[in-house]
Amino acid sequence: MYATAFLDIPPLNTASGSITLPGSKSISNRVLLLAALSEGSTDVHDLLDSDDTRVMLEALRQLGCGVHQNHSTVTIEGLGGKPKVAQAKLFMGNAGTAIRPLTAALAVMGGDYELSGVPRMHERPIGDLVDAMRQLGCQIDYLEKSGYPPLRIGQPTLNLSAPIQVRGDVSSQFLTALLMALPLVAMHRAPALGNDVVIEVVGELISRPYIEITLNLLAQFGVVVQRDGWQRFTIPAGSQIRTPGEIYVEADASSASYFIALGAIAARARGQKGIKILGVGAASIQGDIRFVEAAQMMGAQVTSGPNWLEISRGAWPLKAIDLDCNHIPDAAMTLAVMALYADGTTTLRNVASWRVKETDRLAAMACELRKLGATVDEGADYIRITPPASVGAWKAASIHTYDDHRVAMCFSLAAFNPAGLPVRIEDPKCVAKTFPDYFEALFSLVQTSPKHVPVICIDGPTASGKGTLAAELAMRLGYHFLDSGALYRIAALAASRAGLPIASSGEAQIASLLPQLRIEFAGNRILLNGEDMSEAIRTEENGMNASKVSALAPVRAALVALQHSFHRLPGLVADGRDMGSVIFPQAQLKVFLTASAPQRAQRRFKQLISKGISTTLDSLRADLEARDERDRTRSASPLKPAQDAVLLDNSDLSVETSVDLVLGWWQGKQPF
Ligand SMILES: Nc1ncnc2c1ncn2[C@@H]1O[C@H](COP(=O)(O)OP(=O)(O)OP(=O)(O)O)[C@@H](O)[C@H]1O
Ligand SMILES: Nc1ccn([C@@H]2O[C@H](COP(=O)(O)O)[C@@H](O)[C@H]2O)c(=O)n1
Repeated sequence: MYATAFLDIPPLNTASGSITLPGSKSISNRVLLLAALSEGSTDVHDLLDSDDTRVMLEALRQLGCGVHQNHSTVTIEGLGGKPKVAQAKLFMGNAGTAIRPLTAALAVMGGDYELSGVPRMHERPIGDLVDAMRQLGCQIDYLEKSGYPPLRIGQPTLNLSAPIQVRGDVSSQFLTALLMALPLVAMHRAPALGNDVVIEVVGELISRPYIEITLNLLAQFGVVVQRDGWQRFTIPAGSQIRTPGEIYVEADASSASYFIALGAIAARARGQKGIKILGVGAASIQGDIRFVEAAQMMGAQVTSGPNWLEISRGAWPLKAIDLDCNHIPDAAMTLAVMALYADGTTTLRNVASWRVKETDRLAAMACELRKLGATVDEGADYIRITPPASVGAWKAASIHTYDDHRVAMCFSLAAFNPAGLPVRIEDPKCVAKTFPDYFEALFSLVQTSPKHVPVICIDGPTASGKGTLAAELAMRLGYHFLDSGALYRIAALAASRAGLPIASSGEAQIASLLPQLRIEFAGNRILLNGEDMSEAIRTEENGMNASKVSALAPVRAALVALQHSFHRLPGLVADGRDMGSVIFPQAQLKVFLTASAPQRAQRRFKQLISKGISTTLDSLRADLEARDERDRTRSASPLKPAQDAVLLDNSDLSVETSVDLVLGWWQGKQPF
């Protein structure tokens, strides 16, 4: 996951490949609650691991439910309709799929519970559900504002004399919550005429496909609800939630929407097929699978099997559409970004529910689409998008994401803009709500011209702080990090272990040894043929040997391709001696980092002493000056600033100041 302040996505061109998506959030949280309410244990396979499922799991644990994790399978020991813990304070984050059904279930079972969430959760309405539960005799109080969490739940005096009425026009989750909780009432009622539990929907029911998911899963847990149209739902008396023993969670159809759109928008890489999505397909029980139809209306070519989809670009530009999106409220946000690539104005209707989601999504989408150059008309329950009038009308935008995972994910697709502009996604970690590795998945499928993948080079003499600065920049920007010195150090170590002369007489042998080595970077560790060499390469003796092998032209040539392989999306920070001058001459920012020799010797001294390596300041200074001299005077890629490098003497600067300075230079080159 990218836990950076922002993520800059370079302009993208093509896409191809296959992807297995994480589990559906809607199915995961419903299955968890049903498994918890039933008796016995349920193995839940392919459960989504995200913020929203974690809050549900934590709440279930607090209520005394057994939760055992084994890779992608979670085993839930059910409570059999009665929590083991009668009093608890449950934090539900911003997970609507957790707080609503759990409120209903706890209110029926009774106890002393408080449910709260993040500030945005306290702005998301729950009054219609509370009103419905109160008809049944449940005791639920608002702890702050009437109609909104946080809530306190007490002991109910259940009284089911009439059908329970619930509004269906604000959120279908209220009806889902009742459908999952009321079997706990039905189970205590003898099957007889008039004993069934009946729910009546007041007003038009929105987002019906989510109710279909609920009914489908209830049936898998032994509760067959009778449905009369979309207004009346009957849970037969005597119904009981029974574990199916094991259950598989489908991949998330809403998450699939970004990759369906990707296939529709991106040109195919040469000789490649489009995008293949595994784990969800035509047989999906999720309503958002109907996003496929909307994407096809816009021009996508889609083929499918029961649990897979394959998408490629069809009509181009995409075709503008006018669509009632009530049945695909979440995935419809992706259509709003696809509309940027359409041949006219797209209207998405009946999306008033966007206003009460993670953020006011209507306002958010309108604001961010306008930043990109689109003309947007936003109404109470619709959004109308006209793409930028020409290539030149596109604007590079920093997309504010409102702590809303779907805003972050769908706007990543704006990086395919014809103007070749990058897109900045603020707070990219908000995708953790449903798809923590979304951007990694995206980058595994897309391609762009190498000239669009940014590179920052930090070159300079020994111990000037290149590695420290480069690693911190890479972390802050979410870029890959290349410590090229480590490659020469590995080369030196491998050569001396093989008994080869560290001199020009050994250059051919060392160069031919290198392709046989398996060099891997694992976080900040470096492995040689599977053996961790991170410490062994850092000795001063090996540093000196590295300096010697690095003067050999065939050795340098043998390491070029490996260094180039680090140049990948979303970007690279490379540190060394010739990053800017030879390896990445096209780099957008080159810094030549220096510090006085006494300062550098002092820093290295402290570094080695802190690692328990004994040495003297004088010998260190002599060594580093000898190394610098060799690096500067060799004929192969000598140490020198690239012509267009910025010089930075950090003798009197702290690491933080140097990092801020370079980040400032980098920001100065961005169009945002
Ligand atoms: N601006 C700075 N101020 C003070 N200390 C620094 C600064 N930059 C780096 N250091 C410290 O100096 C030491 C050497 O830094 P670092 O290893 O990053 O240098 P380097 O240039 O990458 O070295 P090498 O050339 O051997 O790869 C580290 O202990 C680091 O914490
Ligand atoms: N691009 C580079 C990087 C390093 N070297 C040589 O390797 C030695 C070790 O590098 P460190 O950065 O880890 O100290 C260094 O002294 C250089 O001789 C290089 O030539 N080119």
